Amino acid sequence: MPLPRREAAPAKLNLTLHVTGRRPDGYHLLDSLVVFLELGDVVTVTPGPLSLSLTGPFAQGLAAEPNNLCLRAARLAERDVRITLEKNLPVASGIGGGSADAAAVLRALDAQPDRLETLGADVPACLASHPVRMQGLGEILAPLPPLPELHVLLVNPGHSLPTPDVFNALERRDNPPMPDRLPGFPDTHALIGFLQECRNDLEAPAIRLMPEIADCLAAIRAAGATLTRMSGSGATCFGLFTDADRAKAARDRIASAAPGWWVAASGLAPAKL
Ligand SMILES: C[C@](O)(CO)[C@H](O)COP(=O)(O)OP(=O)(O)OC[C@H]1O[C@@H](n2ccc(N)nc2=O)[C@H](O)[C@@H]1O
Ligand SMILES: Nc1ncnc2c1ncn2[C@@H]1O[C@H](COP(=O)(O)OP(=O)(O)OP(=O)(O)O)[C@@H](O)[C@H]1O
Repeated sequence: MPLPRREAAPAKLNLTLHVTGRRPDGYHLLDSLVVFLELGDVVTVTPGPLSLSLTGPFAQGLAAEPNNLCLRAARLAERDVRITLEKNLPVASGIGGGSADAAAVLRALDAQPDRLETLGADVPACLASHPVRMQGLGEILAPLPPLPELHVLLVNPGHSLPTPDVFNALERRDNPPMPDRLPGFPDTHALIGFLQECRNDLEAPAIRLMPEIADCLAAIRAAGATLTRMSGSGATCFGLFTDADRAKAARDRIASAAPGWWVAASGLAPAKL
């Protein structure tokens, strides 16, 4: 497709995140159910030279970043393009913002360069941006069957949490994976029932590093979520609701009680971007 092109960069949500081992090079083996949200950043790509402009509520957090993942993605694809990034997602927050942005640039360029994963473990999943089971370091992807409707509340305590610190703080690195064969998810009740049997193994170490994460989880639980968990390496936490109005009411309640927190409500991204 010709440029200019505007591409959504949907937020990534780890509904589960089991850490099942560690390789000699220090990278961890994962088993994770990953979905994507309507909410996200937006990248616009126009013909070159290579440059990046930042807009949006979290642009400031990236102003000092010399090697933005959008630019790294364009360089990997060997394309000189002007990129505008509308940064709506908090930076280093466990919902894949940088990986989603890099993947959106590659989609806009119709590029699938080799060594994609060098941009970030989540980039292959973000390139697909549909629900997947993600294993290995993030490169083994199996599509999930169509999922029932989910309404997601996101709460971030307003501070970034670097991913390596959280992996380093893990006490156990050989936790059990999800079952080999996943059950069907005919409705939201069945999906949430399955998720309740699963975990995010990075949640406990992240809380040790940033105790405010436990306050976010408690607030989401008190607001009536059916399932409450942290995404990725944090610090963003999520609650699942069975209807959009309840998720929005919870968002409004938490936002007014904790003005320093970032709070949002979202549905899942459409099946085909
Ligand atoms: C935790 C997740 O968010 C789950 O979706 C991702 O695996 C992290 O993905 P990402 O932010 O794209 O991560 P990267 O930028 O590739 O890696 C950041 C750091 O996280 C640690 N890391 C990441 C992925 C992985 N499978 N094992 C790791 O140990 C490494 O210390 C690495 O240096
Ligand atoms: N476009 C970008 N958006 C966000 N972070 C970026 C970007 N480009 C580079 N970075 C750097 O990457 C780091 C990780 O940011 P990102 O928002 O992707 O983390 P995350 O949400 O924790 O991701 P994940 O869930 O994949 O671990 C940041 O500390 C930031 O310095």
